[in-house]
Amino acid sequence: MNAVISVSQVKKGFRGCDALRGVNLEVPPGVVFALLGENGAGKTTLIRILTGFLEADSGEAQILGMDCRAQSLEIRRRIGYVSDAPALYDWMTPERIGWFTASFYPPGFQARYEQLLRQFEVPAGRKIRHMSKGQRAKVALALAVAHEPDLLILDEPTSGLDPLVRRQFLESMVDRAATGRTVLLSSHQIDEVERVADWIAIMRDGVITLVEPLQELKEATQQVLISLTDPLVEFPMPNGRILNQTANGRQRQLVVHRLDPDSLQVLRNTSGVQNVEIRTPTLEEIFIACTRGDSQPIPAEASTGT
Ligand SMILES: Nc1ncnc2c1ncn2[C@@H]1O[C@H](COP(=O)(O)OP(=O)(O)OP(=O)(O)O)[C@@H](O)[C@H]1O
Repeated sequence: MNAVISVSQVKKGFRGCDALRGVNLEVPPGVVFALLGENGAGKTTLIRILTGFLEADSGEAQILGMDCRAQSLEIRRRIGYVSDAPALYDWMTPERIGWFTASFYPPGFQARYEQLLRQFEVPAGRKIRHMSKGQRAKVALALAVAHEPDLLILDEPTSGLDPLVRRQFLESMVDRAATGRTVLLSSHQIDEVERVADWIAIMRDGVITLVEPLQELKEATQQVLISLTDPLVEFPMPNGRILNQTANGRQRQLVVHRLDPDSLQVLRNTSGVQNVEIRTPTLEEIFIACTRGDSQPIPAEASTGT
């Protein structure tokens, strides 16, 4: 199946800052794909390159088979995008904005937009400047999806929204993925991502350090709790990708992706190793291990979602 988003070795620097240091990413169709990362990891920069608002210094980025640099206008017609701070003309009413925006899209836009406003219970005749943050976010979402895009890109869509509005947003995303459309969602909200995402990519310091279907990621990642007889005991590291390791006296804690069971047995039989326990980490613990630990960027050929 063709990837909806395909990014290869994308780099972007600003003065004194390497925001993206070689991003590789493939997003398959029909999924809710979450891009997670701490502040400054590079999520917005990547999204701005995908949507044609920024040019990469090097590398290739494609959406729906089109080049993000050369075909950005066509891409913007085909996708929906809600930024972390949607810009709406605040002297207009949602009704007026819908009428104005409809002129850029094929027939049918306005009817679908008005139907979405009713569904979101937005007061369509009130000026944007008199609306709450949640109401504005709903207008931005209705504008972004009324042309029925194949790909919807949302940058921190629920920050600052109340739980009810957040739930409406999230449910509408899952509904979209269920109809074969794709949603790329950037977020810090691990709990809500865990409820809606099919795929997870974790970004750190301008690179993707982990990308996998959420369910597989949870099944393939384990916490190894090791008790030693003495803090100075040396032991063989189990095989697998060590995402993070911490030490506290005689205790060691590892977060390991694709842990090899044979090497765990070797660890258990090592003299000075008193006890080895295995736990399943939460997504939040995996995220923290990836963003605070010493996990390295994944190789390009492994960062594929197709
Ligand atoms: N226009 C710019 N000029 C200079 N530096 C920038 C610019 N835009 C982004 N950066 C820097 O690039 C890095 C990545 O920023 P980016 O906004 O992509 O991160 P993010 O993951 O979206 O963060 P957040 O979750 O806080 O929104 C940061 O160090 C940021 O300061």
